[in-house]
Order: sequence, then C-alpha cells, then structure tokens
Amino acid sequence: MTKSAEKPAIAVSRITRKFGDRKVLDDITLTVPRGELFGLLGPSGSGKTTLIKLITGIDLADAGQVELFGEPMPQLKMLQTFGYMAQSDALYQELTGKENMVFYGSLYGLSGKALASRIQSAAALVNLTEHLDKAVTAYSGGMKRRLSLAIALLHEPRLLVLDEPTVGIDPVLRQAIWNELRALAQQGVTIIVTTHVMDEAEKCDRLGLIRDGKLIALGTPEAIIEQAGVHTIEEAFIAFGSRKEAQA
Ligand SMILES: Nc1ncnc2c1ncn2[C@@H]1O[C@H](COP(=O)(O)OP(=O)(O)OP(=O)(O)O)[C@@H](O)[C@H]1O
Repeated sequence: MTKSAEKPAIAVSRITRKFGDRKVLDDITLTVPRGELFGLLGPSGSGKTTLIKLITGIDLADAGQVELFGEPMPQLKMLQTFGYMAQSDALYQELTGKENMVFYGSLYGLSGKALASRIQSAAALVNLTEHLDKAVTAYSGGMKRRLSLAIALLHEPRLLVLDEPTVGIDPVLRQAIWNELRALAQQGVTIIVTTHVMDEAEKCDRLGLIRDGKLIALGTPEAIIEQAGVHTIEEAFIAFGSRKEAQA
C-alpha cells in the first residue's frame, strides 16, 4: 500500500479565506475519511460554497491547506479523482442533455461504448433517460440539476463534491437521489454535500455545521443533537450558533 492510500479522501487544515477584510472562512479544519457521506450544513452566506471551491481547487485559500487522498490541492491531475456539481449548472443550453454528457464525458477521457454505457446509467439514476434528446433550454430547473448530477457521476469518481444537489428537485426524486448517494458511499465513494435542508442533513454519516465562516459543530447527526441537548438538528444548529455568539 502506498502512503497516500492510507490518507483520508479530504483533509482541510486551518483554512482561512478572506474577501477584502472579511473572513468568509475562518480557520476551518476538517477530515473526511474514505467512503463517508459528509454533509456541510449552514445558512445562506455561511461559507459552504467557498469551502467547496477550495476543496476542488477552483479557489485558493489565504491560509491553510487542502489535500485530497493525500495529494495537495490544487493539482490538475486530481481533476480525474472527483466529480463536482456546482451550485449553478454549467451546461450548454443549446445542446441536448446527451450532447452535454458526451462533451463532459470526453473531457474525462471517456469515449465509444464505455461513454455510451456511462451516459445511460447516469441518466437512469437521475430519471432523465426520456429527456436526453431535448435541448437543455427546454429543461426545468430541477432537470438541469439532475443533468449536472449525472455529469458529476459520469467518470465514476471516487469522490463526489456536491453543492446543493437537490435544490429544485421534487421530494420523490430527492429521496431516490439520497438513496443512491448512500449506495455509492457504501461502495466506497466519498461524498461531501452541502445543504440547508435539515432532513437531508440527518441522512449524512457526519455533519459539519457552519456559520459565519466558522465550523461550529462536527459529528454524527445523533452526537450533535445529543451534545446540544436538543431533539433535532435544526434546534442543535440554533443552540450551537447562540453558544458561539455568547463566546464572541
Ligand atoms: N468572490 C467573492 N467576492 C466577495 N465575496 C464573496 C465572494 N464569494 C463569496 N463571497 C461572500 O462570502 C460569503 C459566503 O458565501 P458562500 O457562497 O460561500 O456561502 P454559502 O454558504 O454557500 O451560501 P448559499 O447557501 O447561499 O450558497 C457570502 O457573504 C458571500 O457574499
């Protein structure tokens, strides 16, 4: 076994990111072991997307380090390692769903039968098979999100980085997608997912609660609830948030 084979999927250490004088992320340390379904929960503007961008190497921290599978980020060769679903869909509107998938699949070096078969299974997973030949302009918001998720899954990455993947997706499909994420994690895929939906947070193996750029709690949903002495994640979030304010 090589040294990096023992390393966690994600290791974020002492990350700070400033925009102007404002610390949008403040000294965040976080480790996600391989095969974990990890949720980053926080209100709008708390820093979730910024942290996700630092993990993928799209953005650079002012201080601290990110490693994926033991490799320092950013690194071009690591692009093959993960599938990334951004908060806003990066889709070619005038192309069909399938053409978008062919384009992104070829960026990952997929072609021929392997690409066709991956497109088929990723599209089936998000229930888009019947819509693959329509132009993306004709897709609803939820369909675009589903296509983005299918694209993130195309090259069967061992890490999935998903920024609010279920926004605009109906409850039935949302449930199906979470079941699939769980199944992927069981197969050893590591998943980091941002959400501000409490019932989604409860489906994660572990959660990081983020508020004003600070990690205010970290643990399994049950442990976080217990530690806060409350009954729900929502109540725990409020409890940890007010403790932090009192400390400040
Ligand atoms: N490029 C930028 N320049 C200046 N400020 C930024 C930039 N990107 C993000 N911010 C600010 O950083 C803060 C955190 O933003 P971020 O997008 O990470 O939050 P979030 O938790 O993902 O929110 P949401 O759930 O609404 O997407 C916000 O106040 C945002 O306005």
